[in-house]
Amino acid sequence: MPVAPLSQKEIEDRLAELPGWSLDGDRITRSYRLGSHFAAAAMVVHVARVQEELDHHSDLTLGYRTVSLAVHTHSVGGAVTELDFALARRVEELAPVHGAS
Ligand SMILES: C[C@H](O)[C@H](O)[C@H]1CNC2=NC(N)=NC(=O)C2=N1
Repeated sequence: MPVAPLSQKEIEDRLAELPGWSLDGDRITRSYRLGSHFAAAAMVVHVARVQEELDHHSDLTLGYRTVSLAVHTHSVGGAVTELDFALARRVEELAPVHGAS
């Protein structure tokens, strides 16, 4: 998979397909709300498993009933790349399993 930094336009085009995700500085981010703290913790474990599978890792924050992600690509100096969007899409797929919105 390519790891070139994406242009602003490329980032905006991809964000348009990912409701809830936005660009915050040099990272793409999203926060999810869940029904309980335990449900949020379970989602964190699920995301961590996917991150290990992809070998791509967000800053992943567990709140009381929230899970927040911020991701960029260290190996290209912290720019946003296709790898960040691949992770975001995988998280979007698993979020409904946890009742996250
Ligand atoms: C050696 C390993 O492939 C790298 O350290 C991976 C691990 N996870 C990573 N995660 C993120 N977000 N960016 C990276 O550049 C990155 N690199």
